[in-house]
This record gives sequence, C-alpha cells and structure tokens, in this order.
Amino acid sequence: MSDTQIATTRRLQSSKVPSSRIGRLFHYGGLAASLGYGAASELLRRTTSGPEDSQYTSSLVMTEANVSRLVSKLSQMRGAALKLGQFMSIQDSHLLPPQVEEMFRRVQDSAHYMPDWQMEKVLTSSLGPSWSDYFVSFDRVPFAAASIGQVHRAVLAATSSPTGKDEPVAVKIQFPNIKNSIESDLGYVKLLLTAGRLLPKGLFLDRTIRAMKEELADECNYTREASFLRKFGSPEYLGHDSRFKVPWVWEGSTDDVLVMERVHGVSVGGSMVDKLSQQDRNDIASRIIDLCLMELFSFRAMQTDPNWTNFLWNSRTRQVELVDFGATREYSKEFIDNWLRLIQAAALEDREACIEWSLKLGYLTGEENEIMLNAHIQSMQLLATPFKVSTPQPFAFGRGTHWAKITAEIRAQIPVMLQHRLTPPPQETYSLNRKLSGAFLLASRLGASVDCGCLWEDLVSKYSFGS
Ligand SMILES: Nc1ncnc2c1ncn2[C@@H]1O[C@H](COP(=O)(O)OP(=O)(O)OP(=O)(O)O)[C@@H](O)[C@H]1O
Repeated sequence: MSDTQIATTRRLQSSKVPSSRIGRLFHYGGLAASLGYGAASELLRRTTSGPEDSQYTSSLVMTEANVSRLVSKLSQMRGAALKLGQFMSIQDSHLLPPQVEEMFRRVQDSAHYMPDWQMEKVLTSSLGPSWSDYFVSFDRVPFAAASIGQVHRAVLAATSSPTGKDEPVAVKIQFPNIKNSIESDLGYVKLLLTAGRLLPKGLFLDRTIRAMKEELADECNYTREASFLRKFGSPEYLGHDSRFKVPWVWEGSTDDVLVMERVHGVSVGGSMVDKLSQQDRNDIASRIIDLCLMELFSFRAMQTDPNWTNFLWNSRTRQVELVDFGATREYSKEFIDNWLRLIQAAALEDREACIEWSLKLGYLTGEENEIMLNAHIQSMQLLATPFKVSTPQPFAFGRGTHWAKITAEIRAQIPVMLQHRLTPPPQETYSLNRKLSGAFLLASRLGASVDCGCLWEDLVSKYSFGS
C-alpha cells in the first residue's frame, strides 16, 4: 500500500504542522475570515449560550459547511486547538450544545500527521543524524496521531533495548514547536469560540483555559511522561499488579521523542466491547475504577486523560495495558485528605460536613445562596452514590440503570451551578472530575456492574489522614 492509501484507511492525513508564529496566525486569521467573523460570532453565541436560553434549540446553528471548516482547520493546527476539543468534549459534555460537541468530536477523530521530511527533522535534531541505527526497523507512516504528537511502530535493536533482545516499540514523536505555541494558540481558539461575550459566566472559561495551559505544557514534556511511565511501572506502583501492564521506556528517549515498549491490546471503549463476556466487562470496569482510587488515595498521582484509547485490553495476557502518562498530575496530601472527607460526607448524606469540607477545598466561599448550596451538595451526593453504604452492590452502570438516572440528575444541576456559582471549582478538580466521570462513563459504555462499595471500603480502611 502507498502512504496515501495507508493514511486513508487509518483516517490520518499528512499535512505540514504550521510551526512558526506567523504561520499559525495566518491559519487562524484565514479561518476567521472564511467563516465570516460576524456570522461566526452570532452562530457561536447562539450555540453556546446554554440550555436556559430559548435560542438553544433554535434552528440557527452552525451550518454543516462551517462545522467542516472549523473541524479541518482545528485538526490541522493540532496542539492547543485539538486539546481544547478533547478537554471540552470530555469535561463539559452535555453542557455544550450538541452542535459544538459534535464539532469537537470530529476534531478529535480527524487527526493529521507530519509529512516525512518534517518527521525526519524532529528525529535528527532529537536523537542525532544516525537515529535509525537504534532501530532494526521503523515504520515511517504513523499508526496513531494525537493532539501533540504521532506514534510510529518500530523495532528497537537488541544493542539498545533494555531486555537485550530486538523489541517492538512505539515511538511517539512530538510535532515541532508545539510547546512554544500553546499560549497564542489557546488565545486564538478562545477568541474563535467566544467571539467576545458568549459562554455562560459560570463556566469560568479563563480559568479552564489556564488549567489547560498548564496541562498542555506538562504534556509537551515527554521526559516528564517517561518518568511517570517508570514510576507507574515500578514495584511500589503497578509493577507487581498482574491486572495491569505499564510499558517500559527506552533510556535514550528525549523531551520530544518517547520510545517505549509496544503493547498489543485494543481500546476498551471501541467496538471490541460487544465481543466481551459480561464477566470480562465487569472485571475491566472494576479494575479501572480501582485504579482510579489507587491513583488518588495511594499514589496521589493520577493519569487524568480518561480517553478510552488510553486503556487497552489484551485478551491473551488478560491485562489492561495503560498508555499515555503525559496527563499525569500529582496532588498534595492535604487536598486528597480533604477531598476524601468530602466524598465520605457526601456518601453519608451529611449536609453540614459536605459544606464544611467544600469550604475547606475552596468549592464554596461561604457566601452562596441556598439554590447554589443545594445544587452543589446534591451533585456531590449523587456522584458518591456508587460508594454509599445504602447502595445495593454490585452497582450497575450503563443504559437504563440507576446510574443513568443519576447522571441525568447531575446534569440537571449544572446550569443551576453555572448561574449561581461564586467561585470557580478548585484547580485540582478539573482533572480529577474529568478522570472520575471518565471512568464511570467507561463502566457505562461497558454496561458493567462493579462492587464499588467493596472497593471504597477497602480504600477507606487503609487510608491514613495527615502527614
Ligand atoms: N506503548 C504503546 N503501545 C502501543 N500503542 C501505543 C503506545 N503508546 C501510544 N500508543 C497508541 O498511540 C495513541 C496515542 O498515544 P498517546 O495517547 O500517548 O498520545 P497523546 O499525544 O498523549 O494523545 P492524546 O492527547 O490524544 O491522549 C494511543 O491511543 C495508542 O493507540
């Protein structure tokens, strides 16, 4: 097959990543012009003004042509633009109007990759002109493209590999200059999205964008990612836990090129789900929720991107293989102590304690009205439902279950909180909520039943508060 054929079958497109500031400015500027800026503003205002707005369901939504233009431009810009799509589509799903969600979903699906000469340039400057000597073979067409990089199949030569044998590896190569463009890209994307005055105030978009900026800067540092891969693979973390597999990292990896053991499982959220037995689905979901709890309360370091493609099921080894540690965050002991107290209070339906720990965490200022207090407490209690003593176990996720009703109820609280919120949620909760809701969503996708009460009890009984 030719490169083009391969790219087509994989839904990847080759296109030069605009790497200069001027180049990027030109791309965004051109996009705004092609959409007709005034029309775009009005369009976006109407489609992002939220469910309370009567125009929310209005027929004046983004036209198919405009959606396609945005999708293709944002996909080509990659970096911040694509990340924003991911961030919003996971974190704020059901908050954004369906057309905007659909746009982000399409941006996420339509990845591009660097042309060969640009990839060669990154590899040469990062690993040196003889970079290919490290490999027995190297597939020059990537098999996966992502927000800030692309991933190639290769075989690491025995002389370089940590096992002393030729080893199949995945080589993640970062797009050039991505890290230098974060700030300006996010600015342009925000401008395009909000066109000045558009999103509901409680979204605290500036705050969300600041959180994203920090996360993106971390994700552009593959050396940081490599250190978390090593940490999670160590015996103190998951090294001895046979339920999981964490790839090893080649020591020659750099800030821009990450070479790691290639794993062979398939995404747990994809179409393979239909082929799994109910027992396996329950087991996989249980492992993923347990992993979430271990990351939070035991490691205090969490891989916060709950994208399904980051959990791979290997039916031969019967392990959940974990990839993408770029979005790993660490949390202070104080934050985790307080957050655990809050969830415990919510699980016990103790309103006063819920307020107390929410104040400590900075969720509330103490000046909130009753409407906000009730919405906040109710949503925390709903979120804690799987862990409540009174909840029958195993807890069923998925369509038509109690959990489906709960998520609808949590969703109903969002516009209320957006309207009455006095302070943005604590910074840590952006990534934490994203991961937790992602894990529950995955359990729902798997239609799994999980004994969450047992997982929770086990955790609480082992946890020690304080330093
Ligand atoms: N070690 C590996 N073995 C096999 N496949 C891998 C490996 N690492 C990454 N991949 C594949 O490459 C894809 C993208 O990798 P990864 O998620 O690490 O990149 P990313 O830039 O952080 O992407 P995103 O921002 O979309 O999460 C993964 O979803 C997976 O399909």
